[in-house]
Amino acid sequence: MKAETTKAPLEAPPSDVRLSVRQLRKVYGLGTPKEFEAVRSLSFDLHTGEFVCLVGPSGSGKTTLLKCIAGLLEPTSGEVRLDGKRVAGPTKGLAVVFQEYARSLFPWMTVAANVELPLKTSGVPKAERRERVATALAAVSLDEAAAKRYPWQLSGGMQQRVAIARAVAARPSVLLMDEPFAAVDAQTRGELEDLVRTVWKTLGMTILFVTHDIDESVYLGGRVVVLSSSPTVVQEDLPIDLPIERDQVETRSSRRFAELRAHVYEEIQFAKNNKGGTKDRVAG
Ligand SMILES: Nc1ncnc2c1ncn2[C@@H]1O[C@H](COP(=O)(O)OP(=O)(O)OP(=O)(O)O)[C@@H](O)[C@H]1O
Repeated sequence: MKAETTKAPLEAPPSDVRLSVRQLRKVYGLGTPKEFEAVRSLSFDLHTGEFVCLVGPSGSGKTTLLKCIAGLLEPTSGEVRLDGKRVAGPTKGLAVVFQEYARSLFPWMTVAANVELPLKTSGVPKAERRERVATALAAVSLDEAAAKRYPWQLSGGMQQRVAIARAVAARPSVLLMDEPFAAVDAQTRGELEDLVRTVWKTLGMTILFVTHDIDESVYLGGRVVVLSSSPTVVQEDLPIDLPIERDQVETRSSRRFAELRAHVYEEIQFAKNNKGGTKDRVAG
């Protein structure tokens, strides 16, 4: 399918913007009887060092948007810029962690070899590869013994740590995560949420995290971008003013967390009940 050409030049993003999504539109089956406008017009920015969560009702186009950002799917119009450069296909500057960790790791390779592989294929010298693999594994709390094991010898939660280590070892400008913890049990999920916040802080990453879980979106990020139902627009961009140090019990039982959670919940309900609509209300 051929993408529509953007008629007017889009405004250049400010310099501390790492990722810029501008008027992104995605129509599946354009010009066919099955034409479906999944994403109408999405614009938002991710600044250097931000941790932003994206939530929306089921079918609101979260995966479509993430694939367009990652260069895995061509937008119908609009554009994505990474460090000022237009994304026109898969790029080293963007690493993606998907939900299906089991399918994303090679079972015949050790954990260390899985993490090292993308570095090898992109020509990183051996000594630097070793150092980057060790740093990435340490960042996700996997020790030397775990590094020598095979993915199938590990629990689901540990496999997802390997996938995260592989993504961060590539030192991407932005780490994209598509519902990465949806397939693990609740306790492991909490541990992985804290782990990803630690990785974000210690390695100074910029993260865009897609989730359908309202609590997770509020707990993890510094901002929550709420999507409308399809055809999708940004319904609300909500700053999360919780303390930087978060704790699964303390933070989640705080009054502010409950307020923010209730607010995002109402937004999602509004999105479900107003398909394709935008609104005038602002974040409280
Ligand atoms: N290849 C495709 N062809 C046609 N329509 C599609 C295609 N992929 C997705 N869609 C439609 O686009 C809309 C957005 O889908 P998408 O999977 O991006 O949403 P989502 O928010 O990630 O959903 P969920 O929360 O259920 O995972 C849905 O209505 C879906 O049916």
